[in-house]
Amino acid sequence: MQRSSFITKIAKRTWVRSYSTIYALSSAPGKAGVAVIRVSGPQAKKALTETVRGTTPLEPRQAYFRRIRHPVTNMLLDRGLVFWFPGPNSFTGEDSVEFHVHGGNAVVKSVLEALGSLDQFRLAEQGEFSKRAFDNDKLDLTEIEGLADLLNAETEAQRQLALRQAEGGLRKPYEEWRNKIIQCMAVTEAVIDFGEDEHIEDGVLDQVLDNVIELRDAIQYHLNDSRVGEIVRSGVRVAIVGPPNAGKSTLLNLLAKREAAIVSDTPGTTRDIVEVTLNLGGYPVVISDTAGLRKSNDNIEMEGVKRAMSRMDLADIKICLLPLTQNEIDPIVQQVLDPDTFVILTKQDLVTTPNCSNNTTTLLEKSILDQLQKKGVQKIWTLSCKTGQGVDRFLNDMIDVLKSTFDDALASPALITQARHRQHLQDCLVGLENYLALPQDEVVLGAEELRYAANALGRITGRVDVEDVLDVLFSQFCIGK
Ligand SMILES: Nc1nc2c(ncn2[C@@H]2O[C@H](COP(=O)(O)OP(=O)(O)OP(=O)(O)O)[C@@H](O)[C@H]2O)c(=O)[nH]1
Ligand SMILES: [Mg+2]
Repeated sequence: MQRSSFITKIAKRTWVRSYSTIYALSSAPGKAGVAVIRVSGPQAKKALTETVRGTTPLEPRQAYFRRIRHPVTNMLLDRGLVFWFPGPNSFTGEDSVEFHVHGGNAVVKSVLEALGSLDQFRLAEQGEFSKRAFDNDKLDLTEIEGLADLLNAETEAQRQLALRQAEGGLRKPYEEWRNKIIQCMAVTEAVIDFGEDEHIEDGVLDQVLDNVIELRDAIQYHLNDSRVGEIVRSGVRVAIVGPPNAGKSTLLNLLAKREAAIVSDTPGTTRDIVEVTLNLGGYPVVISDTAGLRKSNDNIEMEGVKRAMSRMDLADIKICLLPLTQNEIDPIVQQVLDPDTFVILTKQDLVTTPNCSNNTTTLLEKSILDQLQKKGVQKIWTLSCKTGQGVDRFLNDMIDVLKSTFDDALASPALITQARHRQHLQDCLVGLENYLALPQDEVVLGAEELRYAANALGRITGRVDVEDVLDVLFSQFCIGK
């Protein structure tokens, strides 16, 4: 550890010890069956002894049903469960207490007020319990990020991903890699200090070289993950594109089950991006409806087309909607078709009439299919948003696509979930590659490159100074977590 950061850590620890005792409602605010109030800090035990008086000492981590009284007035506030978690075996690593009381607003308010009357007790700030857990080395930065993601998880895939990270899925490999780099650094430093000495075994630098190659390969493999973790964390981005009046906004509304976008039979209705988040088979999907693609003299409409194009470039999946009522695909729409495009042939109800020969359908469809084939498009569905025909089949196929794309990758214990991780891993690789590019006798420069690589990994887990990340991270938490 660098000296300055070591001193910062010592200062931080001293500050940690002189913390005041914090308390907060940890369950969601509002009426509920049960409310959980948490207390953490050096005086936490007082929260018990002053409010739950005259009882035998409470065993750690056991639930006790007790009367809870105001420490000053002795007024009965509620009856509920109390828990005592002596540090360091608590979430924050400090002495902690929990009250599980009736979840009425007045009950919660009275208990919080009672705690506030105790000397050196104060209401917790946003994310302060988690920050204390981090300061006391109970959790590293990736675990805290996992915890924040777990609180925000909306779908099954997000829950699984976040839980694995909160349980150390990323911390373990990153710490292991960092320790290996530090070991290599130690050997290199020893060669710098005692290079001429007979105590240094021959071939130690060869061993370092082998280790660095192994580490570089492992990190490269880890980075080569098609961004599965990041995509699942923030949602699979799907863009719906196509000619004006194709029914793009109608499809979006159908999937969202609400009138998210304006629908009209005037071509060029949608100008801006309309975004809707869905849960498809446990996967979070962010679907964007876009302006119809066509050439126009209207500047506002052309701006819409520009936005549609750039949204399409950012998308993980591009869906092009083509109405079966037109047998020519406009050249501007043709441009966006490629073998990865999902194509929906829509308005099927307008070209198929019951008890009628469907030759017309076949001819229209055939003409479009020929044009799609030329573009190498393979995934094609036919449906009607008006009758709903074909919509379920399309949705089930989409879920299958998501499962086959992400399920295997998601089973991996360690997946990068944030751009921050990727950036630091790439920095680490630069250090390792630079080390490998040096002549073996350049030990001083080599040690410097290894230090750079180790620090890059340390920044992911928070083992080196990351104050800038901390403020952003803890502000995502609610008060009481
Ligand atoms: N019959 C029939 N009409 C449809 C279908 N889907 C959409 N429509 C109608 O087609 C018209 C255009 O629909 P929109 O959803 O606004 O089309 P859009 O692609 O968003 O159009 P722009 O925003 O102008 O690019 C509306 O009158 C819809 O009711 C369908 O499957 N069958
Ligand atoms: Mg529209």
